[in-house]
Order: sequence, then C-alpha cells, then structure tokens
Amino acid sequence: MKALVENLKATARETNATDIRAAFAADRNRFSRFSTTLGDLLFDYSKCAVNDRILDGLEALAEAAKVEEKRNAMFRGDIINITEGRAVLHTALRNRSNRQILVEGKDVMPDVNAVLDAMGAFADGIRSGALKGATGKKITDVINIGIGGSDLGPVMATLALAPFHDGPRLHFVSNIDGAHIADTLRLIDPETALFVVASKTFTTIETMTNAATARAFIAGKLGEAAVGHHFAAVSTALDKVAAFGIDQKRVFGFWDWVGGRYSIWSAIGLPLMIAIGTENFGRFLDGGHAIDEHFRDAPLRQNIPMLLGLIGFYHRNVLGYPSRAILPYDQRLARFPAYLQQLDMESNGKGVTMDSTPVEFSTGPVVWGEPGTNGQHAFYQLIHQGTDVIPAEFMIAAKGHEKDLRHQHQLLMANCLAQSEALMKGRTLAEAKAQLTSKGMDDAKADKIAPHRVFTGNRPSLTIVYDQLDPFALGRLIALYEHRVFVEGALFNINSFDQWGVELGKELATGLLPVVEGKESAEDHDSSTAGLVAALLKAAR
Ligand SMILES: O=P(O)(O)OC[C@H]1O[C@](O)(CO)[C@@H](O)[C@@H]1O
Repeated sequence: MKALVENLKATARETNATDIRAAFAADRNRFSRFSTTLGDLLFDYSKCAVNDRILDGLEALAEAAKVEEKRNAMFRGDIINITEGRAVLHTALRNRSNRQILVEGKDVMPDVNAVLDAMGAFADGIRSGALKGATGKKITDVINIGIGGSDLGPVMATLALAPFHDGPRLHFVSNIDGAHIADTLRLIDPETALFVVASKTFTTIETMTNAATARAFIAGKLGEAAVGHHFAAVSTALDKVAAFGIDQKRVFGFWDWVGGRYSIWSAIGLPLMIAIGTENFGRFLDGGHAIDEHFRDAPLRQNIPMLLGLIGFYHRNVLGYPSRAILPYDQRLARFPAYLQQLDMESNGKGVTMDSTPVEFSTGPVVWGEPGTNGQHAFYQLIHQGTDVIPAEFMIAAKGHEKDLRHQHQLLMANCLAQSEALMKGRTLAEAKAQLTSKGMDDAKADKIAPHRVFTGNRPSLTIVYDQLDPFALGRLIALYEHRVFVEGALFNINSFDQWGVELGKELATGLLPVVEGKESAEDHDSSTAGLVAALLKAAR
C-alpha cells in the first residue's frame, strides 16, 4: 500500500494533477468524464485534482486494500468489528429486498421487520391520538433523550425533512448540562408530552441523568402512575430498560450489530417516524437501500461511495490535506455536518490497524462545515485564501420546497456554483491588477493591493446534486457518506466500527465527580486539574 501511495504522489507530480484549472482548459469533456449519476443523484468530482492515471492508481489501491472483499464481508454479516466481536449490519435495517441476512447462522430480517412494525403501530397511535397521555390528552410534544448516535441522526433528519413533518412537535435533549433539559421542560405541557429515552447501551450517563430528571418531572406534575403513559424507550439493553420502569409494550429494541452512529435506520429513528409518518420513514429506508445496492453492484468508476472514499483518501494521504468542509447549500441540512462529524471522526479517527499495529497512513481528516450561504460570510475566506488547502464538498437540490420562493432558490444555486468555480479558477495577480487599474487605480497602488486580491485557485471541491430534499433523497445521502467512511476505513485498514477513544474521558469523569462534589480531595490529580477544581469550587461557594 505504501508503495502505491508513493506511486500516486509521483503520478500527481508528473501529470500536474493539482492544476485543475489547466485540466479544464485542456479538456472540454472533463465534467462528463469525471461525474456520474444514480437516478437524479449527480456526483461531480471533476473539480478535484484527478485524471485517468490518478484514478487507475486509486483503483489499484482499492484492490490492494481488498475494499470490495471487505465490503462484501460487511454485507454478508461477518464479524468485521473485531475489537467488539460484532457484525456491522446497519444495511439490514433498510434491506427493503428482505433478502435473508445471517448473523451467526440466524436470519436477522424477521426481527428487523417485527421492530419496524411495532414502531409503526406506536407511531401511528401517537400521531392519531389513539395513544394518549395519563389525563386522556393527545400527545403534542415528543422529547428524545439521547446523545451521540442516539441523538444526532434524529435531530439532523427531523430538520432535513421539515416539509414532511405533520406529527407532534419534536424536541431533543442530549447534553448533561442541566440547561438543556430545563430549557426544554419549560416549553412543554407534561399532560401532552412523550419522552423517548434512546440509548443503545442504556448506561450513558448523560441520557440516564436526563431521563431521571424527566421522570421526576412527570411524576411530580402528574403522579407516579402517569409515568408509563409518558415514556417510551429505544435500546439494545432491554433488561436495563425494564429496570428503569418503562412499559415493555413501549420499548423498541435493536441489536449490537448496529453501531450508534449508524442507528438512525433502527428504532433510534422512532421520533423521526412519529414526526413524518411510517410511509415517509419507509421512503427514507428505501433511499438508504438504493445506495446499498449501488455500492454492492456498481463498477468502481461509477460507484459513488467508492469514488467518494477513494478521493477522500487521495486528498488526505497523497495530497496531504488535513480537513474537509461539508457545505450543504440546503438550510435544512444545517445539522448534516455535525452528523457527519460523528459518523466520520468517530469511525475513522483511529491510530491502530486491524492487525493491532500502528497505522501507516494519516487516518480520518477533520470534518467540519456549515450550510451555505452562511458559511460564505464566516469561514470561506480561509478556504479561498488561507494557507491550507481544504477540499470542499457541496450539496444542493435542483428544487426547493418553497415554490413561491423560486428566486431565492436560484440565488442559492448561483452561490453554490460560484463558490466551486471560484475555488477552482481563482484569480491571478495580473487579473487582480487589471481589475484594479480598470477602475482607475494608479499602477503603484494597484501593485500593493493586487496581491491581497489574488486567489490561487486549483482548490478542489466536489458537488452532489439531487432533485429535492425528500425522505428518499436524505436516506441516499446518509448511506452515501456511511459507505464513503467504510471505504476510507478499509483503505486505512482500521476498524471503523469501535470507539475506544471516547472511553478514557468517560472513566476520568467518573473519578472526578466525587472531587467536584467536594467529597474527595484533588491531590491525586495533576496540578492543573487540581488548580481548576479549586478555582471552580471556590467560585461556586
Ligand atoms: O446510545 P448510547 O449507548 O447511549 O451511546 C451514545 C453514544 O456514545 C458513544 O458510545 C460514544 O460517544 C457513541 O458511539 C454513541 O452514539
């Protein structure tokens, strides 16, 4: 692998691949050669620093890393999450073909379908008012209590699918900071509230603490007997849910082969289903499934997740770019960058290979972003003229949902396209100077100002276009990025499906709690931690 990466570096140099502007000038068909479609989904990577030889090299890398074999093992239900001894089968949750998927000899599809049916019946009951609160009132507000993968997916998707939201209002509480639940409880009426406690493990301190606060709130306002009417739970740890006291009929299970950050398709999607209804939720699953079929079957050069992953690896390890910006020109995808941060960084922020040796590559990049056009007025300065090259990933719908605001959508499209064009084309010193002198600036002053107005150009971006942001399109987009993360992880030869890196902080927080409670001394901690504890406790007195 290392040699192949070195070859790619040499090829990039020899073919002057990073001169994207020159590549466009030399080839009128560059867009059609370096873009591909899947239905109404268009993936344009022509503004990346690729050419045929680079793609050949990336294909060789994929072969050497056995990406296709690894992909097949995932779909087959092999135990590919080796550190936790688990299969990785979020694809089974959206397996609309219903073809058999075996985990240790057992077909998981009957259980998947049974939970989906139970979720559907519950969601219908809440939406129609058949399932009421303890005082007989219809549920108007659903509050999801969860964090990480038990929060980010439903939060992101609920906003993304706002035009389809015809069920009760949704709220999300995740942070251990009491401000989060306190501000939410102020907005709701206990008689018409339903809390969904969402936790794969049902041990996460944030979720358990917020759930206990919510439980006390309901018991305090409506009496202990009301609790059963106002709570539901989603978890893989059904025994722990039972201990919390939630009625078994309101508990929706999933399985250890669903990673938290891949769980939006499971019962973790219950709040979304309550918001948009079972039919729309089904379309969302259909979208994910469409990408699964494509990822399994399409040849590499037309395979969008493969290309996304290979280009991601190329940016990181051949061209050395440290981060990637996710820039949806779609306000309703405002939480998509945050969602991808967990998906990508928790999956591929690793330093040890599948063989338990240190990785030989730079693994996952920093993933960040904001929706356009807001980002333009905040951090695009750095993307255009900063000293680091930051590959940008644009996404935009051909049609907005606001028919009478078509003009605003046109402005949105123009801005999106202008940004990728500007990044690629840039502006030379001569062009900058000519622009200034044409406006009457004298030569000497133009010489001083022009360098500040130079854009190097040749800054890579890719663009994803879809018809309209509907449940199917969203399902496709999420699955596309899930598989991209898979491909990059396979190239790095890491386990993308564990998350040991979040453990140490959790352990230390447990140890520090008695210290900040004033029950134990801080003397066993380093002097900074001890000093901070002392300052906080003094100020809190
Ligand atoms: O669903 P749970 O078990 O409460 O975990 C929440 C989140 O915590 C993590 O384990 C670590 O942050 C994530 O992977 C997960 O999505």
